[in-house]
Amino acid sequence: MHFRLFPKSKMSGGWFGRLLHQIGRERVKLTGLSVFYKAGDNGHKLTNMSKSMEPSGNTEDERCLIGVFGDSNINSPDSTESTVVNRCKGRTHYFVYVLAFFSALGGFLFGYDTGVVSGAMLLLKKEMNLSALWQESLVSSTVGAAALSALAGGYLNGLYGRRVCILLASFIFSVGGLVLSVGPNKEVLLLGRLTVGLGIGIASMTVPVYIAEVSPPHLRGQLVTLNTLFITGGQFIASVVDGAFSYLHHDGWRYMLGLSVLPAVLQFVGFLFLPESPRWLLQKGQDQKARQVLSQIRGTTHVDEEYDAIKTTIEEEMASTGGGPVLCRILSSPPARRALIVGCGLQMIQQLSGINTVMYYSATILQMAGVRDDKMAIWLAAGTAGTNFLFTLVGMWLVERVGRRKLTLGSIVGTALSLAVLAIGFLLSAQTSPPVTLHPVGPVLNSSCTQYRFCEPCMLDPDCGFCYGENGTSLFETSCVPVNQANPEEAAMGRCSNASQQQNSGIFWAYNYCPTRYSWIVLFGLILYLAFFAPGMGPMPWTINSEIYPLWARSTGNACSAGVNWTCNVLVSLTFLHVAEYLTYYGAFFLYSGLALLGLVFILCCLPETKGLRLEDIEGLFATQLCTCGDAGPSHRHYIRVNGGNLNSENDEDSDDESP
Ligand SMILES: O[C@H]1[C@H](O)[C@@H](O)[C@H](O)[C@@H](O)[C@H]1O
Repeated sequence: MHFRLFPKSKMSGGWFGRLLHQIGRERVKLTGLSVFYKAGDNGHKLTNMSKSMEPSGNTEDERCLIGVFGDSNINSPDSTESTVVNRCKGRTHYFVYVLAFFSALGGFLFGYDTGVVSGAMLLLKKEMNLSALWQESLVSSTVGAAALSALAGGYLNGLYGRRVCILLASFIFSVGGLVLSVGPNKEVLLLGRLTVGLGIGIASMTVPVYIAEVSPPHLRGQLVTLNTLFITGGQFIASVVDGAFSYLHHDGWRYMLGLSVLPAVLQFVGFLFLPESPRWLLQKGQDQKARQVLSQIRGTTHVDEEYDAIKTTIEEEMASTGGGPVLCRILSSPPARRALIVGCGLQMIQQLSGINTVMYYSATILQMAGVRDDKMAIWLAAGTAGTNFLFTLVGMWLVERVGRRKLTLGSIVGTALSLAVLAIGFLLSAQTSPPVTLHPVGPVLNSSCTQYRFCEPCMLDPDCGFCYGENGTSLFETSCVPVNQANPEEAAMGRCSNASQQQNSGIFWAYNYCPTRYSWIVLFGLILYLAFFAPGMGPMPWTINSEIYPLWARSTGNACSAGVNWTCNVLVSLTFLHVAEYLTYYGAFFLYSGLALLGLVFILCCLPETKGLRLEDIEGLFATQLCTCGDAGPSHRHYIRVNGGNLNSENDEDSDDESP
């Protein structure tokens, strides 16, 4: 809840106001950042204010009220509850939704381009005869390029602004999509995938920042989460497109990869007409333009208070932060450093809790559950992506209701538990792993595969697969044989060496799974995982990162945390199969579950609540040490902004107590 304690005229006039103002300034000098006033839970500091002004419940209007109190003048005649709420509603001008939609197309492209490649690869590898190395390069080049360009995006954002970066990203997406759709050979395709990766990196760090900077406080969480909704939506549409074009054996992949040009061009054209972030404009001294844009976005010319608050913060920041590279300044400023630790930590936890292996592995999990038809598996994988999308929608609904902290905490607890369920499913499957009953001999079979006595170690060896006959629920004539390196869907020789014949003969080839009666536990774990991960751990790291840095550190902070996200993404996806080889699948999922539990401790200790606060006010949440274990619960704190400086009652108990 925000209140301006005194109108500006009083602040500059009375001795008490001058004193407060001075204390605020001193604090700014001391901490390098604004300091906050924290009112008691019962609001006793606010006794001279109308009780009706204190939001007590959880309705839409009250949440809105909290956001707008931040810049309302309680002594002004128009500060009654209804006026403020109306103002709040009036401020949610439709234009901000237009901005959020066009920006979030960047998220859609991020999701589409990372999601579409698996389906495209099924066709590509046959048509271009791709080796395993080429397949891996085409998939991971994009994620690697995204990691690098996310880091570079911080510099570009600071220098050229959010709008130019979004235009650049959509231009790069369009070029990349075109190259991919006409690529005559694998080298050109690699170039296309790298290009698309550059676009993804820039978009992934810029879009959340832009949306956060143009949104009013009461809608910011929802609108930034819209970006992750578009990411998961992009992944879902990509899997549907994969399914639809998988029937087109010749050139189907060109449509899959090339279709991304459409949203990219739409975003590029849209952003030619959309404005720059008013906060960035103010930072660059383009005051007139900033005011004009702010009015345009809010749909009113009454933007003085918001404009003043942003400007004051920027002036304070300029006075209190020194020169030198921004990253060095972040590292030497304790509050900004703490924000960076929280931001990067969240992104790391998101990836280390295994979302992309679960998504990537979903097709195999479904095969384990008895789905053997390839086409069916593709459509069911689309179902997994759809579930991820639907539960992100739940997150968007919850974010302004329960707040970021509770949502993230609930999500990580559920994520850790469902990873444990997945692990238990794999453990039971491993313990009841079917034995190998046939041990064929021959020159090609002179490999390590023939030594395995059970399916489990056979399946974990990347060179081998399990060939078996099935009669109802019982297995017969089971063998462990080498895989056809050019096509893992069949064995190098013997009964399972012809993929098309297998289906009708009752003989099955399991390359990366073992037939098991416990597949339902794994399937249940997968759905549970998505239901818990998608509303919180999926979107919150992006949303929270867009809010926690002061303006001077926002581009660099987001670039670093997005870089951490992409680097951990590459790390987890590249190591998953090796981890599974050494620890087995259940070991790998127990490991991810353990990492998620560590993440829970980190979040519990370090993540403050940012719901409803203005961006300019959030930096104060990091003014004190991290790991205070939610000290007094951030949700109970009320911050009061005093003439651009923010006072914290914890250290200032008697300075401005307004109670009689
Ligand atoms: O927030 C997103 C989302 O959860 C996606 O499904 C996932 O693939 C990304 O890696 C993640 O950053």
